[in-house]
Amino acid sequence: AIPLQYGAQYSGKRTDDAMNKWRSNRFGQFIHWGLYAIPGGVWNGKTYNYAAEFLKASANVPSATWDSLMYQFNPVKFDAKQWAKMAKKMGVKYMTITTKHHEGFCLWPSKYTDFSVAGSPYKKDILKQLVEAYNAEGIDVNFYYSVLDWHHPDWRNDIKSPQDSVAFKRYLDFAYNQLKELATNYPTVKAFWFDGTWDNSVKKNGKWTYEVEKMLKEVSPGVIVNSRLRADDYGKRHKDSNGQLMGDYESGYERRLPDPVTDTAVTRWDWEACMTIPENQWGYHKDWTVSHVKSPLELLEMLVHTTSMGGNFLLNFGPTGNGDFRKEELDIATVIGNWMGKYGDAIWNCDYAGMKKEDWGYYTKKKNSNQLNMVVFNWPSSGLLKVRTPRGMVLDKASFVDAKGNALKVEEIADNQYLIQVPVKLYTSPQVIQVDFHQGATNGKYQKAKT
Ligand SMILES: COc1ccc([C@H]2[C@H](O)[C@H](O)[C@H](C)N2C)cc1
Repeated sequence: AIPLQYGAQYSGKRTDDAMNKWRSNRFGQFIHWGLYAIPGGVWNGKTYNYAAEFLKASANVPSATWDSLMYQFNPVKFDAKQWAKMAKKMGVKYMTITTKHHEGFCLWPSKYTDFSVAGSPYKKDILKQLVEAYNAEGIDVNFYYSVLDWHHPDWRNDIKSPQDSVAFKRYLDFAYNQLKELATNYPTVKAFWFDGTWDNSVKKNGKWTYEVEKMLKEVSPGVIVNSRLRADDYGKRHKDSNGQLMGDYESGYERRLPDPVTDTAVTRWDWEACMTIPENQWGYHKDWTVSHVKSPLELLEMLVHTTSMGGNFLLNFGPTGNGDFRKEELDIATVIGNWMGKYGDAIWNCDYAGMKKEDWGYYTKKKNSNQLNMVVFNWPSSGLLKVRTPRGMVLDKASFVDAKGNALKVEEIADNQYLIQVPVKLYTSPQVIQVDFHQGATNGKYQKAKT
């Protein structure tokens, strides 16, 4: 192994209470909210199709012009309690909010900059209201923080001169102080989601990323940090020069999921996928006709897919400049919430079942139980659900989770191969079948193949 000072600090999954809770949450709400929500992807009457939170760059808006959006920030419809109630109904157990995105505007009255809610007509601390409202609903709150900062004069994309070094050192001190301020002033925050760390300037400061993680865990014991923060001694990110994951979970899955057949390695570490409802919009965009908008069931399948591979699914919402949500997002929250209200037990505190992927859908397994969930998206016209079990796993009985009394026929047709008989019907949402199993030798009921 290559000796590293700023590489991975440990290997394997954390098993402390804080991480176990993070893992059991499974389903989270991402919220991207900032000045970019005011123009919503439109500048001087022109619609820019690229991600709305990048409009400053897409429309080449001068910094002074963009930053003056602060004087328009006054979300009169913002109601943290209402947001939290919607999230509760949707079935999320955590929410991750952009404290500061690349534009540099802070949703809290930071004492290290004037470019925050304190300088806007709105004035109040948005983070404080959100943390209190979501925590009151029993939902954990995590903070997204962009190291990349287009507003701060000392930000540098790279270090090409001694002057760059001096300036960027000032910037890193500023960011360190803001992060300490966030961890200190909002002590119930459970995790930090770092972004904007791909530039050479950050990659050349692996030590700073190590010190930020250390500081956060001193200020807020048990706090969780994603892999996007860290760069090692050689500027390697996410995994260090020895291939070891840095931070507490892998957060490289942005708008994509690991393949259930070829990428099962991810089940060995903690990870989270973040997902947009349109093709690529994190901040509010006025015109969602410019790309495919995922349906509730498409997103629900991604949530189940993620849980089935031992990951967390962070679904993004982009509130408007006024502080309310668009209809598509409200509808998605309702439909997914209805399903979670009935079948959330197949998601929360569930994990990878260690079984081969089948065509009909996904397995999840309740932690510390002999309870296997089959979440069926593709209902078989044969009425038969194929199940291949690992050696030593024997299926005992199966039933629809909402009809425990009616046992389904479970037929063992070969070594570790079963067929579960189900009615042939067209369902309009995924069905959950619960299977009880035990560890032991196959009971050999099937007819031995004639050799
Ligand atoms: C250059 O490609 C990028 C850069 C940053 C992003 C940001 C998005 O604005 C959003 O915050 C997402 C989580 N993040 C990776 C997305 C694509």
